[in-house]
Amino acid sequence: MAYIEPAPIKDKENPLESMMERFNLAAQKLGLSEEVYNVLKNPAKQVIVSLPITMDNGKIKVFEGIRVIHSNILGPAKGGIRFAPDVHLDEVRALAAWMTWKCAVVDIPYGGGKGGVRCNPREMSAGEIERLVRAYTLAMIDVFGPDKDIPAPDMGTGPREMAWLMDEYSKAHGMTVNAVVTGKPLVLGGSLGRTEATGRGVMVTALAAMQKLKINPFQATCAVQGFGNVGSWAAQLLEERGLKVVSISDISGAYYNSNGINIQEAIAYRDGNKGTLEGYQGAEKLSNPMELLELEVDVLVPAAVEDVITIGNADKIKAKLIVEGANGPTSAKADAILNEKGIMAVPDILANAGGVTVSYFEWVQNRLGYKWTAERVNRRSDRIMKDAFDHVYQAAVKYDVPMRIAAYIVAIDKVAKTYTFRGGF
Ligand SMILES: NC(=O)C1=CN([C@@H]2O[C@H](COP(=O)(O)OP(=O)(O)OC[C@H]3O[C@@H](n4cnc5c(N)ncnc54)[C@H](O)[C@@H]3O)[C@@H](O)[C@H]2O)C=CC1
Ligand SMILES: O=C(O)CCC(=O)C(=O)O
Repeated sequence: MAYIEPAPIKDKENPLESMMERFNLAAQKLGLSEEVYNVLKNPAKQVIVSLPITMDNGKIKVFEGIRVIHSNILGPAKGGIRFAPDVHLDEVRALAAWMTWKCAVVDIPYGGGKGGVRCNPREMSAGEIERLVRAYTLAMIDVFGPDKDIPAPDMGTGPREMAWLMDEYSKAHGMTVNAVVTGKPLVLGGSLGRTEATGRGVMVTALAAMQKLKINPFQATCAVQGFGNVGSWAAQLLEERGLKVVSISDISGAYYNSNGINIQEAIAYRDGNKGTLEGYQGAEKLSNPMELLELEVDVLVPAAVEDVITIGNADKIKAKLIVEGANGPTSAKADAILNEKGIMAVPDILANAGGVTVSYFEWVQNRLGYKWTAERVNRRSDRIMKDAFDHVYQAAVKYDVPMRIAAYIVAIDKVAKTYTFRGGF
C-alpha cells in the first residue's frame, strides 16, 4: 500500500504524511481492499489559482489560492478556508482528507474539502482582504455550490470573509444563495451557536474523556494553545465546567497563572487589543511559548496550528489527556510516544468536529429558510459529539487501538461502505 511521496515541507513535519500514516494503519486494521484504499487516499479534485489583487498602495500582488476536494462520497464537500503565510498544497490536501474523516466520524452527509490562500491577513487591510476573498470566490465559482462544495471559516478567516464569499457567489448567480457557505454572520443566515461550536465540541469530548479517565473537572487543570476562535471558546467553556485554565497562548506568546486565568477577562483584553494577548497582565509570560505544552496539567488543548507535538517534545508532555482543537497538532511520529506514556489523545477528527456539525445545521436551516434556537443547536450538537465520542471509544476497545486510529477506523469504514453501496464496483 504505497502512495505517491508528497513534496516535503521545509522545517515542518508533513501533515499529509501524518494523515497517511494513520490512514494506512486504520486501513490495515479494517482489511480495506486495495481498490477502495486507492480511491480513498487520492483527492477527488485539486484546484490551484493565481489571484492578482490591487493592494492599497496601487501595486498588483499575485496570491496563490488552493481548493482541494478530497471526497464527495458521503455528500457535497465541506471544509474551511485558511488564510495564512505558510499555506501549502500538501497541508490543504491533509486538511481536506481530515474533513472527509471528520464528517464521517460525526455522521453528517458531507464529503471533505479545504481551501487556502497563502497570505498574511494580519498585514493586510480589510479592503485588501475583501478583494482577495472576492477574487478567490470568482476563481472557484464552478467548484463551490450548495450541493457541490460548501466552504466555511478556518484559521485567518471568519464570518466577515464568509459574508463576502456569499455575496460574490450570489452576484455571479443573480440570486441570494446563502447555503453556499457556512459560518456566516447571523443576519446573512448564519446559525446561532456556530461561532462557539468547535470549542463547545472540544469541551463535550474533553468531559467525556475525563469521565473515562476518572478526572474530576472541578479538580482538574488545563492549558490551551491558541486563543482564536477554537482556543478561546474551548478555554471559556472548560472553565465554566469547573476546570482551572492555568495557561493560554497565541502568536504573541504563552501566559501562565497557577491560580487560574480569568478567561472572560483575557478574551475582553484580546478583543480590545487588535486580537492578540500581547501585553496581557493577568498571568506571567513564559519565556518559551512551547513550554505551555509541557506543563504539569490534567488536560492539554492544542488549538492553534499543525505539528506542535512532535518527536521533539512528546516525551516531555505531562498532561493525562490531550484534546485536539486544532487540525493535525500531533505528528504521526509522536503518536507512539504518547501511547507509550499512556496519554489519551482525543483526535482532531473527533474533538474539533463540533464546528462542521453546526455548519451542517446552518446549511440545513438555510435550505429550509428557517432558524433554530441556540438551545436546539447546542442540544443537537452536544448529542452528536457525545455519540461520536462513544462510538469511537467502543471502536478503540473493539480493535484494541488508540482513540485516533479508532476514529480513522470508524470514518474509513463508513466512507468505504458508502462508496461500495453507491456502486463503485
Ligand atoms: N474555526 C473553526 O471552526 C475550526 C478550526 N479548526 C482548527 O483549529 C485551529 C485554530 O483555528 P481557529 O481558532 O479558527 O483560528 P484563529 O485564526 O481564530 O486563531 C488561531 C489562533 O492561534 C494562534 N497561533 C497561531 N500560530 C500560533 C503558534 N505557533 N503558537 C501559538 N498560537 C498560535 C493565533 O494567534 C490565534 O490565537 C486550526 O488548526 C483550525 O484548522 C478546526 C475545526 C473548526
Ligand atoms: O465548518 C465547516 O464546514 C468546516 C470547519 C473546518 O474547516 C474544520 O473542521 O476543520
